[in-house]
Order: sequence, then structure tokens, then C-alpha cells
Amino acid sequence: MLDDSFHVFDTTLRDGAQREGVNLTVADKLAIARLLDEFGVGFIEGGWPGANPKDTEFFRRARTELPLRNARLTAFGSTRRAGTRAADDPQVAALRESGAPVVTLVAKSDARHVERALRTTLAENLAMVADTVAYLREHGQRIFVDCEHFFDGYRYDPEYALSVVRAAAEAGADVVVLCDTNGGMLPADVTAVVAAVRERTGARLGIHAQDDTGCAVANTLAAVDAGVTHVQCTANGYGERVGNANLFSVVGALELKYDRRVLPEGGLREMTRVSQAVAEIVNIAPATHQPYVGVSAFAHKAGLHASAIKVDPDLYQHTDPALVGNDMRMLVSDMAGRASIELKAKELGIDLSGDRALLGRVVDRVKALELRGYSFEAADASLELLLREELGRPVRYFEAESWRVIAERRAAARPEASAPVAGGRLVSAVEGSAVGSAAGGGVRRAGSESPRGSADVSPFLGAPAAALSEATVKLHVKGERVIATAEGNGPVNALDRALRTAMEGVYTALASLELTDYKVRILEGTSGTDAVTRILLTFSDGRGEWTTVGVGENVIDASWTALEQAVTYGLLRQGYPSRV
Ligand SMILES: CC(=O)SCCNC(=O)CCNC(=O)[C@H](O)C(C)(C)COP(=O)(O)OP(=O)(O)OC[C@H]1O[C@@H](n2cnc3c(N)ncnc32)[C@H](O)[C@@H]1OP(=O)(O)O
Ligand SMILES: CC(=O)C(=O)O
Repeated sequence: MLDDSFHVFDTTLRDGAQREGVNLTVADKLAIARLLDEFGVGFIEGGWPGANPKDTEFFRRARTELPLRNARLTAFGSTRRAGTRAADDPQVAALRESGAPVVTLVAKSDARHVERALRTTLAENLAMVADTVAYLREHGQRIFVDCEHFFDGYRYDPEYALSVVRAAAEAGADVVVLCDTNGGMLPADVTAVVAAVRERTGARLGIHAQDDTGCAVANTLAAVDAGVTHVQCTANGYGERVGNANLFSVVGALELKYDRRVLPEGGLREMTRVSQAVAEIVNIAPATHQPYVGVSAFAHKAGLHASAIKVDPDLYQHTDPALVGNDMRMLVSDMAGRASIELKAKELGIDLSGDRALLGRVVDRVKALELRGYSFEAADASLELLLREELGRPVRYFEAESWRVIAERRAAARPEASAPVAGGRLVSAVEGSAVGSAAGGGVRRAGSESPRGSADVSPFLGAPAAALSEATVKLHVKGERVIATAEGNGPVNALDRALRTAMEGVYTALASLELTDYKVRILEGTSGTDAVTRILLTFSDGRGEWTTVGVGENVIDASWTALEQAVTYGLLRQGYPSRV
């Protein structure tokens, strides 16, 4: 067990679960608790037993399924109801029966809340606090008291707020936690209030800060400066409304800035992994710009930054990313300089150091392409193909002579649709920009059947319909001209299938490549449909992912550019020697 002189108290499973959009199962809660325990927090607040069946079940299963190495499990609940005895309050009984060694009791400490929300007297509220603490202590549980709305209450009626702290401490609470429940405090005020409460009560104090002014982490650290020895936080800052103090930011600051050991050996290096794993379980995409653990936390874009980082990464980083299990990354864009390209190439395993002319050419090409709408910062694979081209080692497995896509949408099985239409009028065909050139003779032909189009049964704007696309590609692969046709549920899917069909006998590993993400962004244009389109395609081969970028006025053409690169890069990853 950790040193008890300073507590890192995690409330992801209680306050974190109060975030809009979060709905954890018991299994999710157990999995998160295991991660937090491994990470090394001192206390894990598991929920409110008795408030809902799920939290009651969590504490029941935790007895056998949650052997904790570092943390102590904590049950949350409120002080007894007004006008009852703690021993008769079913909610207090649920806390006792939870089996948790520690209980956090939420208590009113703002006189207005006592009178208007609880609708009881100030004296009865003090008795509710003291009775409940004493009762649970007698039953062998360790007690922390969360003084709800403490800071607002202290401003309104400091003597009453202080009397709640004293009532809790005198009844046997180990820690009295001052809560900024509405999250409206600023750091300097927190420091001043905490210092005054310490001086006037002598109680061991903690802090629980909501993030409504964006100051939860700063307020938590301000309270530490004033002497609290217990900090309540949540993983990734999840919590009611805009959230709580982010556990990872607080722990990062305590360990790396305050030089205070609050985690067991090795815990800090797990921080990025734990943050991402919790986000995965909670089913919220990890916040990319989160301090310490975000994927962008050590991503450098500006050329000037890169040029100094080349000399020493510390010149542009507040700490070593490896200490928190994160990585430094270079982003290449139109803000890049030669140093950015050199460092990025190194990251990709290509040594360009010293070749100023080549680096300069790459910078110029990147800037020119970005002006046209390309974006390389999210498309490392495209950048690597470009670098290899500039090095005089272009990667090619095929050459596209042409491609053509037909997109068709059919009204779903109307009885009259199958009958010949009499008296229809033929109107002129309109020129399209995505049609390939005519076929030659004497070639291999490959075909792929895609049995179904996407059956769009949405009733939106009309009757159900089926959409289907058919693509034909004409390629040169290893000296042979190949024509392949395939169907797909959309034009890009059909092109992807046709491309694979054309090469499947030649590059068998193609089967392991999978399109996992397709992003479209409309760049500036005069109207919605004639604007320039940027496509980002992400592929996976089961071992890793890579992203490529394509730009064009025609969305299918832009997609093709990205697709050609993605497949090329995928084949390079499979180890095929480059040749046409
Ligand atoms: C600041 C925080 O985030 S604290 C954590 C808050 N978390 C939650 O509320 C989530 C879980 N809550 C619940 O499931 C339900 O609200 C329950 C089970 C706790 C209570 O449900 P209900 O009995 O239906 O009461 P309801 O939610 O309407 O109101 C809360 C009651 O608790 C009382 N109460 C509130 N705080 C306290 C307190 N510190 N001590 C004693 N009683 C309290 C209120 O006065 C109100 O009493 P009333 O029923 O006599 O009006
Ligand atoms: C206890 C708690 O969650 C709060 O006061 O915000």
C-alpha cells in the first residue's frame, strides 16, 4: 500500500460516470478500477451503493473480482436523511453493507443549501454529518467527508461552513474534502480559503474541484499549495457538466513539477496507456490535446520549433514525453522548414541529414501541395512516398492507365419498375469529369462480383432505394496490361475492389489490407458542389495503420489519388520490391 500521507483519490467511477454520454456497465467499472489500481492511485471511488442496482452489484462483485494492489475501494453516499437515525437510514445501511473499507459521505456545507435544498435546520445538518460519520466509523469504515459547495458556502457564511468541517473531523472523519461543486472558483481564492480553513480547524483537508471555469487542475494544485493532502480527480477529467480535475494532469504535475512521489515505481510511464484504455472503455474518443497524455501533447508543427528541437528537444518541451509514456512527433505542413522534414524523415526511418538541397525541395513541394489543399500532417504515408520520390527511389507497383466508375441508384422493387417503360423521352448525356479512356485489345480481363449494393432503406426524401457502383480500372502491372471490373456499395469501394482484383494474383498480400477510415473535407470553393475536396484514407494490415491524402475537384478522383497511394504504401509495408 502507498504512503498514506498524501492521497490521490480517483472518482472516475462515481463523478466521472456523471458525465453526459457515459453509461458504464459493471464489467466496464471493474475494468477501469483494475487499470487505475495498476496505475497506482490510492483510492478508487466505485459508485453509490444503494442508489442504483448497478452500483450495488459493482460493490458485490468487487469483493471477489477486484483484488487491489495499490488502491482502497471507496463507497460514496450522503449523510443520513434529516429527522432519522443513521442506523435506520437504508442508504447508510447500503454504505455499510457495500464491504468497502472507506466511505465518502457527501455533506451540505452551504447554509443556503441546508435551508433551501435539504429544507432542514443548520443544527440538524450538523447532527446529520456527525451521526453518520460516527455510525460508520463504529462499523469499522474509514470516512472522508465531501463538503459540497464548500467554497460558495464559505463566502456566504464562513462560520457555518467551518462548523461543518469541525463536526466531520470531530466525529472521526479522516479527511474533510472542500468541494468546488459549481466549479466557479479561481486558484488564488482557493489557496486563500484552504489556508484559512486549515488554520481555523486543524483538520486534514482535501480538494474536489469541478472544471466549470477551466481551472479544476489549477484549483487542485492551488489547494495543494495551501496544504491539502488529498486530491480528488477523474481519468481524462470526466465528470458532471464540463468535468473534474483531470487525474493525469494533476498526477503529472505532482510527480514532475512538485517532485512528489504519489504513484508506485513505474506508474507514471503507464499514464498515456491508462488514459487511452479508460477512454476506450468509456467509449469516448481520447482527447487529442490533453496535457501529458494526448496524442498531440508533444506534436510539433512549427518549423522554428523543429529547428531548435533538432538541437535539443527540451528547448520546446516542458518535460520528456517518455516519462509519461507518450512520444514526441513531428508534423509536416506548410509551416514546416528543413528541420521539420529532417526530423520527420528520421521518425519514418529515412536519414536525410545534411542534404540541404533535397530537404529544401521537399519543403517547397509540401508547401505547394498544401496550397492546393493537401494536408500532410495526418498523412505520413503520403509524405513518405513523396520523400522516396525525391530521393530518386519512387515506389511503384502498378501504373494506372485509366479508371471509370458508374454510380447507380434504383428505386426498390416497385412492381411497375420491371415492366418496359413506354413512351419515355431520351434527354442528352451530360459530360462528366471522372470517366476513363477507351480500352485497347489483347489484354487480360479480370472481374469481381460484388453481390449487393447498399440497400438504403431510409425513407428520407422518398421511397426506399438501392445504390450500387461499378468500377473498371486499366492498369499496367509487372509489364502486363490488366482490365478489371468490380462492383461495390459506393464508387470508392468499387474502385478499391477493382484495383485489388487487377493485382490479386500478383500481390497476394493485398488481401490483408483493409480500408478502415474515409474522411472527406470540403475546402473553399464557390459553391458546395464545385468545391475542392480533400480525402484522407486510412488503411490497416492488422499490424498497423497508415493514412494517405488526395485532393481534387472531383471527389472520386481525389479518392483515387489517396487510394493509389494507400495501396502502394501497403504493398511497400508487406515487403514487395518496388516495380511496375
Ligand atoms: C455534488 C454531487 O455530485 S453529489 C453526487 C450526486 N449523485 C447522484 O445524485 C447520483 C445518484 N443519485 C440517485 O440515484 C438519487 O438521487 C438518490 C437515490 C440518491 C436519491 O433519490 P430520491 O430518494 O428519489 O431523492 P431525490 O434524488 O429526488 O432527492 C435527493 C434527496 O436527498 C436529500 N439530500 C441531498 N443531499 C443530502 C445530504 N448531503 N444528506 C442528506 N440528504 C441529502 C435531498 O434533500 C432530497 O431529499 P428529499 O427526497 O427529501 O427531497
Ligand atoms: C462531491 C462532488 O461531487 C461535488 O461536490 O462536486
